Amino acid sequence: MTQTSLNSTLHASSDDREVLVRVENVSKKFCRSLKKSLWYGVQDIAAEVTGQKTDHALRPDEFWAVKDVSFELRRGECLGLIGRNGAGKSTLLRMLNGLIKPDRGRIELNGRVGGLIALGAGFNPTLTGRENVYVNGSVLGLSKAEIDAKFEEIVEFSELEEFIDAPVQSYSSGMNVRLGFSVAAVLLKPDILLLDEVLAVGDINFQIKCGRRIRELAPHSAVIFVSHSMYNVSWFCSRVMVLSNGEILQDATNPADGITKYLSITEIKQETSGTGEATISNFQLMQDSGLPVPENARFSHGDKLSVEFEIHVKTPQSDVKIFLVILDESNNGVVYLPVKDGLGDDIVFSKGVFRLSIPLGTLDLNAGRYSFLAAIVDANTSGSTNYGSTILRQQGIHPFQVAGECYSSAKIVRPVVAIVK
Ligand SMILES: Nc1ncnc2c1ncn2[C@@H]1O[C@H](COP(=O)(O)OP(=O)(O)OP(=O)(O)O)[C@@H](O)[C@H]1O
Repeated sequence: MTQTSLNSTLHASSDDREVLVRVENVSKKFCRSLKKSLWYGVQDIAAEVTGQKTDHALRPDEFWAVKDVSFELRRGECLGLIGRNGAGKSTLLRMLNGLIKPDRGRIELNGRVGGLIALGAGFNPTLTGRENVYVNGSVLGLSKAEIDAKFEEIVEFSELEEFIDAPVQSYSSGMNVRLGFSVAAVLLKPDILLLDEVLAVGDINFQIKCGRRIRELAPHSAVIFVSHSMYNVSWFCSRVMVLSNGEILQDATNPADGITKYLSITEIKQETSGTGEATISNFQLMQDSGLPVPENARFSHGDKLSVEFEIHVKTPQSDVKIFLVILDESNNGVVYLPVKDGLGDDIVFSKGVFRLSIPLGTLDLNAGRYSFLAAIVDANTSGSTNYGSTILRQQGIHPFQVAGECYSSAKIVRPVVAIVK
């Protein structure tokens, strides 16, 4: 089943599915100063003990980490919670998991909750993996017989056979997540599954296994999945909520809309290094029409693009070559564009100012956020297998977006024609 068809299946009967998570006007504040936060904590406890009504207005150095968040999540929905660093995602998840209390609002959870949050599955570091599995299970109301029946499967899923009798404090963060995910997903079979950056840790095989298990659980549970990977979010989630400064910026039933919103609020930083003997300036990105478009403009998949910029070579003795790279949002190179003349030979620039116009054609870029990297290298030291010494390396130039439904980890989408025999 494709992601789109999975999503539409999940949406099809959205009205009659049971609400498993209800969050009403939930807010949580924190304090930037440790000293003041301790003092406020004492005041709050005193107010609670004496039955005084707490005034939730912000005191000096306090801020809302989560502010007035409301939503409902039904069985069968997988909500991707995305946002920039510090947006409040983990704080919201920690409140849902009962690790911290909201200052305002109400959270209602119907069913068994399994959570894997901030690498901590609530394990006791001095106990062994085996002991932690039993402690976790019994805290969640499972009998010894129920845990016994699932124990082998948990260990097998976590691939920790050799380490299951070692104390958890000797585990790496990846091993911790593996055991935590196995307990949450294999033992608990939760109605509500809370996952914070689980797939960011662990090797690729385990990530694939986790992903498969999340997709198996998703139709029967309500899953909240925090991630910075738009690929994973678009792959697992049937709905996407964008948080910004603790508030909901968008709650999108079409994940692609939520991801596009998130990308529009994330900044791509320019970074420049090199000797300064050559620079580039007046970089413009253009659509087929030849009209320059502003930074962060949104193109459709398949649009034809071109770029124009000036290269300024300052030092007389250095002949230089230039190449461009299109970077994705994680600054991985997606398309390598060495600058050649009409005959396919490198263009070598000597001292002077040159304006270049480069038609890029149709790049077939997948939905996502991109920017350019320009590199100017010494033509005399570069060969067929090395780039030569770097004179300028400028990345994060002219960010742009490509809109679409599919945020795959493959960055170039090129449909192919098959002959069916
Ligand atoms: N215990 C705490 N005390 C004080 N401030 C906190 C505490 N926990 C979180 N914060 C602050 O609350 C804000 C929200 O943090 P949170 O961890 O929820 O963000 P996030 O969206 O999960 O970020 P990231 O993507 O970096 O994990 C941040 O400014 C963070 O510094």
